[in-house]
Amino acid sequence: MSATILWGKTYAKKLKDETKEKIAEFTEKTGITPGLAVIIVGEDPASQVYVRNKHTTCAEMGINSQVIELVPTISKDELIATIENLNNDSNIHGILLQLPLPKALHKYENELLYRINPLKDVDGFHPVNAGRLSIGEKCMVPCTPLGCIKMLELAGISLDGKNAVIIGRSNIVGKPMANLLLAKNATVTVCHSHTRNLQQIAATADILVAAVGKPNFVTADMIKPGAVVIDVGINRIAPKKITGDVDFTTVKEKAGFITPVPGGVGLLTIAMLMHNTLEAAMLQQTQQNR
Ligand SMILES: Nc1nc2c(c(=O)[nH]1)N[C@@H](CN(C=O)c1ccc(C(=O)N[C@@H](CCC(=O)O)C(=O)O)cc1)CN2
Repeated sequence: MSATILWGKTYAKKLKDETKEKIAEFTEKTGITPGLAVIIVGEDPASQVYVRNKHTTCAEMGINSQVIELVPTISKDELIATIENLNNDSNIHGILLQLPLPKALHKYENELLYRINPLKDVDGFHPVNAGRLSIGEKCMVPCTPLGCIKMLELAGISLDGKNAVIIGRSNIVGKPMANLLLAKNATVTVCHSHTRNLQQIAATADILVAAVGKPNFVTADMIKPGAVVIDVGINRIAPKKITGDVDFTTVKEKAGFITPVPGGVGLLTIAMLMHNTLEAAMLQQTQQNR
């Protein structure tokens, strides 16, 4: 039997509706409108679309959004100054540096991300937030892995005691995903480019998360019958065509649940950014009143 497809649109709408209601309550109670600043450097066409979508979604949700477009030749120091200004701006509760950065700034990516005040780090990429996540403390959680967990929760898929295998160990998806699954009492294995017997390990997974960045990397022989397969891959195979890390056509015949690409967990990324922006505003408001 073919797997149940977990469509991102349904879950993203539910999560955005919930957050929108909470934002209205927060603004009504405090008089504060949450503010998000998104910095985009250069003209990567996909990033431009994502940033535009973030801006539009903010407007729909009752969040003030500021998009800061910078030329690809900007220096590291100018970029740091921009981040510091936003750190000091009390109307801005969330700051996001859109990735990828232009080639010349690649080597400064972490240094730049770590300049964002952890309280305003709506991406959850700052070491303070990554560290807090790893010890189970309240923190900003990276949007895509958070979206995966919320989707599983809403779909009624229990994680307690399940074998979860993550393929990919990035700081943005693989590692936070591992910590989130651990917090839900799953038994977690993280596979990467040096893993031996990856196919056999993947085939033990009740929950398989593919975040490897290679089109069709996960094939049907890696799937335990009935497994939940979450595809986090966004591989651009033509200017306007993306595909995931999972060979959807064959894997869906063996899995119990599967997320498509496009149309799967990617759609929850922006919904979770809205959620994190509200969380950041609430946190900063509480700290101010102390
Ligand atoms: N600072 C950050 N940079 C990037 C992040 C991030 O979380 N923080 N994630 C991605 C880009 N991204 C948001 O920024 C993002 C990716 C994908 C989607 C999405 O809606 N995907 C859809 C359709 C995608 C398409 O057709 O291109 C899907 O998967 O169905 C939203 C946001 C990298 N940079």
